[in-house]
Amino acid sequence: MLRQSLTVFRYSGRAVSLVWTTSRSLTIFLASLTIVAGLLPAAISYISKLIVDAVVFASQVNSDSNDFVNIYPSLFYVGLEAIAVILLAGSQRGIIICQSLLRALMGQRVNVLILEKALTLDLRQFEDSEFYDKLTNARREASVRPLSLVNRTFGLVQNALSLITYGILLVNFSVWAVVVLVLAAMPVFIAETKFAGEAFRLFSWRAAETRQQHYLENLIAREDFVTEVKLYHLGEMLLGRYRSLFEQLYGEDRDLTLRRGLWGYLLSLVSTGAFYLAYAWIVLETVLGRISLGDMTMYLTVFRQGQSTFSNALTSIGGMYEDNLYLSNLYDFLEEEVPKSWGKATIGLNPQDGIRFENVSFTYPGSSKPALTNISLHLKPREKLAIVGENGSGKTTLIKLLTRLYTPDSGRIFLDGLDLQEWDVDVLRRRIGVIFQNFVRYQFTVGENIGVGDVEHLENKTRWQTAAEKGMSQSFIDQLPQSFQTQLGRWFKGGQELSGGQWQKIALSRAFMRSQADILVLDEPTSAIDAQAEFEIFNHFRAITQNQMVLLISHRFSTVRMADKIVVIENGEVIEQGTHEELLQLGGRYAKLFLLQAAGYQ
Ligand SMILES: Nc1ncnc2c1ncn2[C@@H]1O[C@H](COP(=O)(O)OP(=O)(O)OP(=O)(O)O)[C@@H](O)[C@H]1O
Repeated sequence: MLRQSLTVFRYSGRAVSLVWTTSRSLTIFLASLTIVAGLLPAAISYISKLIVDAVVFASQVNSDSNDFVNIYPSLFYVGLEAIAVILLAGSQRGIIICQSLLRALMGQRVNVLILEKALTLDLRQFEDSEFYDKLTNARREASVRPLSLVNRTFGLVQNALSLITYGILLVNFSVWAVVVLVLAAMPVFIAETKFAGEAFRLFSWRAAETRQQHYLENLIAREDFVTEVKLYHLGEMLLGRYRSLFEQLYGEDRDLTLRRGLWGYLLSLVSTGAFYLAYAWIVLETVLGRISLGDMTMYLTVFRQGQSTFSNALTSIGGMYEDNLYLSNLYDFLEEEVPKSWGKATIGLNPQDGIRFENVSFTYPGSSKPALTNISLHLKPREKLAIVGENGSGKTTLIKLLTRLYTPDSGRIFLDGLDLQEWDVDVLRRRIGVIFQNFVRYQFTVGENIGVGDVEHLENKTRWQTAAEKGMSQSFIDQLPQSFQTQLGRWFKGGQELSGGQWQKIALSRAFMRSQADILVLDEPTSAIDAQAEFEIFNHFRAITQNQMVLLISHRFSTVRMADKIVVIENGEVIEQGTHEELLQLGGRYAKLFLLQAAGYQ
């Protein structure tokens, strides 16, 4: 149990090195002040003993000889104590200042570490709820915990120095007094660490519930959800769930808090009892004249302050244990294995080969049913491919594999005759302009919303313009109050909200922003766009994508039919492949769906 309790120091070293690399000067300053603040209390107690002894001595001499010469030593010691007290207060204040400065620096440092790590993670990891809990926990607590651990480590050093110096003073009285006091403190120490461990386990277990709570808060308080929440009268139900989650969590919290408080109090009685026994012993020794009055005053202060220093140390240790556990969570996250992409190739073997899927199969992690089975298809440079299929047939998954967001379980995908895995992933992604169904509506300006399509040209106004023209967003952008400089979304001051179709045109322009990309992937790019605009986009489509391979997913056959090649996917398998005419002649699934949609327009 003691060994388990000693794990309390496991992460102290890492936390201190984190604070050291954050600011060396502040760390050195903090360490020096800690030593001063640790040593001074005992010195002050010792000086107070000297004062009392000097006073007693002086009063004895005075009463013997009616002479006042011996007043000076007492006054000198009083002055000395005043100086020590001033220094102590100064060092304590200095420690507080250092801690405040470090709090800001460390918070930022750890948050940046977490965010940098998040940038290296795979989509697969974000979709894993257990992993997501880890990330949430790390973000929620860990930015304050490292500093807290550092503060407590330094606090403990300070307390330990005080206790050791108190101990040295006390050893003169009796070694046994020191031994008894140390032993009496052990039960509280062990109980503290045990309950801190329990608190942490509670915290980790309930990461899922806490996330649910955050989600419910978002649903109720975020502008994107407010319309449905109001119109469907979801407010009461959501709030009800929020409350019941809290009650469940509160029940566990209350239980632990009560047990921790009660045991903490009962066990601290043991050490208080020991303290007061020793106290009585000292009083007795003084009365018997074995120690001086000054000694007694010193021991008295040593005892009083020793006890409070000791209880501070215990609180530090309990807290450190918690901090350690939280930090283990942070380091778990930071050390989460990120699959290294080993591909280095920047050019393919045969640029005329384009994109080729060979018997590609893929099942999402945690899913029992394959999303894609034995997919084979070939798209040559400048060709346009449309992918058609029911909801959930695997179209988007195919795109995710092509963009290397996921890796096939079997089979291979080639670009320019080279396996995708061998490509340098950055080079590969630079070649692809993509718009997903759930594209992001950045709360940035219009220009930036388009510019993010090619971050190297984020602020390039000429490019914005060209991309906007291709994506059919130019005309409504011109009508916005500040054109490309208009802030979009409602989150920030002066933000302008767009309609669904207008947002989609922005997203489409974003894909065209990547003018160097020779692969354009459009997942339902026109689902919200009006018929006129769609007609115009696709009239120009060939011209504006002349040098690009296009993979287009759409449920609109007016769009699909313009492709050079159409692939029909059902339940993750390619069931038909050919041109529009070929597939119509085939009279299979495509023909059926096409005629069904056409009939709807007649
Ligand atoms: N991240 C995911 N994790 C697990 N399963 C997924 C995930 N995304 C999709 N799926 C499953 O994989 C299958 C294929 O989904 P996919 O998104 O590729 O369909 P889709 O053809 O693009 O559908 P839609 O026309 O509705 O966009 C579906 O059965 C879906 O439930």
